[in-house]
Amino acid sequence: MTSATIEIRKGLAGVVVDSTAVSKVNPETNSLLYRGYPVQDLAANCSFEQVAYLLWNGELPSPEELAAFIQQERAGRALEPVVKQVVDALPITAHPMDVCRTAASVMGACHPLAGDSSPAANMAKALDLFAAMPAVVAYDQRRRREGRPIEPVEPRAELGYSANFLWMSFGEEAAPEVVEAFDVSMILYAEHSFNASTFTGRVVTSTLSDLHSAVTAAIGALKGPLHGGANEAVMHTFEEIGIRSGESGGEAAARAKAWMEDALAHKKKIMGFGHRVYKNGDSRVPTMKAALDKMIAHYGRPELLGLYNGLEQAMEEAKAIKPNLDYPAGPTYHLMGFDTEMFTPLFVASRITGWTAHIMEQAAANSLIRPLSAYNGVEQRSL
Ligand SMILES: CC(=O)SCCNC(=O)CCNC(=O)[C@H](O)C(C)(C)COP(=O)(O)OP(=O)(O)OC[C@H]1O[C@@H](n2cnc3c(N)ncnc32)[C@H](O)[C@@H]1OP(=O)(O)O
Ligand SMILES: O=C([O-])CC(=O)C(=O)O
Repeated sequence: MTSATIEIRKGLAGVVVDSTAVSKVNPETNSLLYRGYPVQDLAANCSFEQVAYLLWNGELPSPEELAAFIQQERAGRALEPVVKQVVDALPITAHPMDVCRTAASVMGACHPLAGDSSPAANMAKALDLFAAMPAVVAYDQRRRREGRPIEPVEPRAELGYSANFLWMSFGEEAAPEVVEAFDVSMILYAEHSFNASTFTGRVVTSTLSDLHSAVTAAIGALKGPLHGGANEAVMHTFEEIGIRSGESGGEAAARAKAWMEDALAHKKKIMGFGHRVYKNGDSRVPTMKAALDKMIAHYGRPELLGLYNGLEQAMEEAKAIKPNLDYPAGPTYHLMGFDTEMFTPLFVASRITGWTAHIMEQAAANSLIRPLSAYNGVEQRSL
């Protein structure tokens, strides 16, 4: 094969690299299935704990299985002293995604099953990460707000995953509708086939490295604004346009439209819009937008809906590019009270489930991932 005949698919666009039974993304029907179940049905009828169990085990849990699973999750929620020590050593100028990445790495180094990559050990490690990451994210936000190491808010075993996450983040119990919207976001963020971070996790796993190394690498891949970092970037756009509490939706929409027209005229890429696979809209957006609408009503903030609609309409008119999941998720987390830079760590807490399901799938039917490249440097020459 000469270099002239090699077809290069930049960004692996359109390349099928392996099969997976974890989820199916179908851009033609605008649908997303987790283990065969439509994600919007799971969001309407299941808890995030049930969905995590489904992603790992292939089936929804029976009541007995769920009870045992919940017990394990609740037992692993506290911020481990060694993790707190390392987080406290990191400057608050470090991005919270760097904190998440470091925490995942520390949890791997200190895990009692470090060195054991058997299926049972991997399942235990996945559950431990899933249970423990909320405490890291919640604590990191609180220490940043205080500007110094503090005592974490202890988890509460009588609360479900999402209610407890919000409790540890804010030190007060969230309203049931807020818990519900947060749980929906966790379910929608959980899994999305061979996206960049999941693929990163699979590449690391393919070398027979360990689960925590794969998750640590996946967190690094998620951080970028072309991927998970977009939910944070969406909020920066809103902030740049200006959030004016009390402004009418119509006025906010007009300002947002003008901002978008100007940004597109300057050839800017607008985070929260577009998708590598979905070209006609992200399957998860209607469900997340419904959750955002509920939060806008709950907090009485119509100006945010105005900004949301104005940007979406202007993008549709100019380029017909649709929003992705990060677009409604960003303002939803803002309304709940999270600081903007914590949004992508929230994505991490959810996606740990999908990443580890893929890591276990890769490990069970492994082949080293090692593609080829076409050389385009200088031809061989003499010294
Ligand atoms: C949970 C998630 O990770 S979802 C994705 C989150 N990421 C973002 O929101 C970042 C913003 N979006 C983007 O950068 C892109 O849409 C991606 C990276 C997600 C997908 O991109 P690709 O499939 O590689 O498409 P690509 O970037 O080549 O875009 C195709 C065309 O649409 C334009 N386009 C795509 N997305 C956007 C956008 N958000 N703003 C402006 N223009 C855009 C590109 O400029 C390009 O135009 P051109 O053909 O005139 O050069
Ligand atoms: O699938 C992708 O490329 C990105 C995405 O939406 C996700 O990871 O949720």
